[in-house]
Amino acid sequence: MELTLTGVGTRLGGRWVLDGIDATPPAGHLTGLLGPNGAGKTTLLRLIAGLLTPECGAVLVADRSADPAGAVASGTGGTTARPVDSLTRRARARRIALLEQESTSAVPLTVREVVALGRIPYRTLWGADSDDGAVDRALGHANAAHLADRPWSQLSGGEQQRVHIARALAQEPELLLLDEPTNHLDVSAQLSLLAFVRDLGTTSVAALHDLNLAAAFCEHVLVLSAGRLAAAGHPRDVLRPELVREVYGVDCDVLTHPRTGRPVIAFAEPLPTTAPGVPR
Ligand SMILES: Nc1ncnc2c1ncn2[C@@H]1O[C@H](COP(=O)(O)OP(=O)(O)OP(=O)(O)O)[C@@H](O)[C@H]1O
Repeated sequence: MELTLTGVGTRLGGRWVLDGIDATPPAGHLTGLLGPNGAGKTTLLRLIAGLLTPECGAVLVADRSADPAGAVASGTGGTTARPVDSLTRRARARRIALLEQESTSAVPLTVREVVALGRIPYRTLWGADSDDGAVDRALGHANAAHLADRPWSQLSGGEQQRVHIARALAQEPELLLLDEPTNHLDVSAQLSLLAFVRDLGTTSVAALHDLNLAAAFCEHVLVLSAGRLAAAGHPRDVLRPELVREVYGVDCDVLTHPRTGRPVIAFAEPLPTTAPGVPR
């Protein structure tokens, strides 16, 4: 799925929290959405998912489907683009998966039942899943197959996170949106999750706090600062010491990974005048 953001802005609680966001995350690749606490990452993911409607600008999605009805703009190569919030709820549920930051489920379900929630948009009128292998595949990809029959409420934070990831994968979306997906995961699970998403071939956008994970796995990064886009591009071009200093108020050196050639950010000290997390 192709995704284009043009001049996207919105207010929450009467305050502009995003403004003038223009971005084109590359189709079929993983884009990292970066920025300090409160920069607007979650809000932008919710706008992209169509859960919020922008007050200005538009979030456009495009594919090569044969039905251009309602399309408002032409994309490249015969694609048609339309505002994401013009898709029906069912179409959005089939095509876009959003893994929210602190997803919780108070209901007494097993892990398999939680993951099967991701299949609801594919159920027939009689409640049958059109692909009864999808839940098991998703559990396997999220390294959660061994948890399938456990009660959801008894899992550790990292295990619950894997199950939420499995639920998003079970949707088999064309656009995968992940809000801090590595939260609670151990280092091995963080690396395997991002490598898996990178290799999916699905257009994916993941809000990440770990700049080194973004540098290692993302094809493209968008850096938000106080609701505006501070930089966009390949991590090698964007994650420079000046940018990290300007956006995060932290001194660092950027090295080159001896095996992958990717940037590695070696942090030094926070700059003395910076209050952590406060957009400047
Ligand atoms: N419902 C709301 N009403 C008013 N303001 C809100 C609401 N939700 C978020 N905000 C504000 O919008 C701004 C952006 O919040 P958002 O959650 O998008 O940031 P974020 O980059 O995801 O932060 P974090 O890294 O801490 O998760 C913040 O200043 C936040 O306080």
